[in-house]
Amino acid sequence: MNTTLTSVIPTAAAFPVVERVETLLVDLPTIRPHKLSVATMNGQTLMLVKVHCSDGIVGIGEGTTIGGLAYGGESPEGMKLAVDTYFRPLMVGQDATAVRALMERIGKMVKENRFAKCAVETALLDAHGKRLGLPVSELLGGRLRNRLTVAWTLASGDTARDIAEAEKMLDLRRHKVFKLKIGAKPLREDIAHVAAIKRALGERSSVRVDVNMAWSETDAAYGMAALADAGCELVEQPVATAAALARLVRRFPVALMADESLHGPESAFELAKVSGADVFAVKIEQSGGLFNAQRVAAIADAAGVGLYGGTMLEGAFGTVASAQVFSTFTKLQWGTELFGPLLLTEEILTTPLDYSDFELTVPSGPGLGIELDEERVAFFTRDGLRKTIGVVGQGG
Ligand SMILES: O=C(O)C[C@H]1C=CC(=O)O1
Ligand SMILES: [Mn+2]
Repeated sequence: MNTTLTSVIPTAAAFPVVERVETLLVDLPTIRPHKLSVATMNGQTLMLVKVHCSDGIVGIGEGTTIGGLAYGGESPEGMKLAVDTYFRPLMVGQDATAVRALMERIGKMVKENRFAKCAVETALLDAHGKRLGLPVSELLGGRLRNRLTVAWTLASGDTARDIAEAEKMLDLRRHKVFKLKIGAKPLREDIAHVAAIKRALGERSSVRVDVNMAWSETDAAYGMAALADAGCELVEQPVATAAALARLVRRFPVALMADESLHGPESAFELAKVSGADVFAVKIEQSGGLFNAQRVAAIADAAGVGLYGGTMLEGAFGTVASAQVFSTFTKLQWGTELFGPLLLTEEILTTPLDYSDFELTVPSGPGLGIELDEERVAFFTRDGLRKTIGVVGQGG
């Protein structure tokens, strides 16, 4: 037994300590296939982390990715393994109120694993906010807004279906900004798809595209000019490298946004140095946590780069953690795309999030300000109740 560790867990400790770290994989179906150039998703897997503290408080965080390992180096299963095997021993017995210090401790021993770090940091901040009776945004310096505009992604793979979906979202007053996933089909077909959707929606909507790095630089030069003509107002990560982004930016009358090129503050700084984008899509997982997402935003601001609140198609916990951070950004010129929970068929909160009038309300209760519906989650937990009663799993 590790005496150093046990010696800091006396019952009368001056501060609450982390007692237990629990992880679970929750497999949820999507409302329709979600088609990106890198993968088609029929479901999403949430890796939930619960941090149990000695004062009885439990904080919850979430890690997700897109299409298993198709989008990046971390999968939900890999995150669970990393937290169970490598994070947990570094956390148990440590002061649960010193979130930054504990994340520094983890950072010394865990080099990469930005998504897993984000999940754990979220759980620690949720717990600490609950302890202090403050929303996570207040632990991050305080919010500047309570509501965030939310874009919707049209990614059914079918133009008519996408238009019908957009019309429905407009009628419901849920979204009026649409991001179209392109890059899987031939270039001209993709341009025709975007132009048809913009024609149908007209000035009622803002139409943007995400190519998820699928184009060559030559494709992108043609594509960005054609997209600008079609009335598209933003092109997200058409090519893979920062150098290629820098060669494309401001050559066409359409804004260029970086997503996959951003892996936290250092990459944000490098990209800002070469003026590689007009806008940064800030994601808490890609950034390596909530504090790092704020650093990315600060770099963008200082460099005159616009800000957009991105998503890794997180469920409610990752989405609200993102919302808490984005609410603190000085500027958020391009809004957010925090629609992840709406892409899933199942509600996992006791009280659903408020999506109304094209915006999401940032919860204002202590911590993340949301509560997990434990019964629902037990049903969808991998190898849990659903498997016991023989329902087929969906996976990411
Ligand atoms: O931005 C991405 O690449 C990932 C994600 C965000 C919205 C969506 O539909 O996919
Ligand atoms: Mn993207």
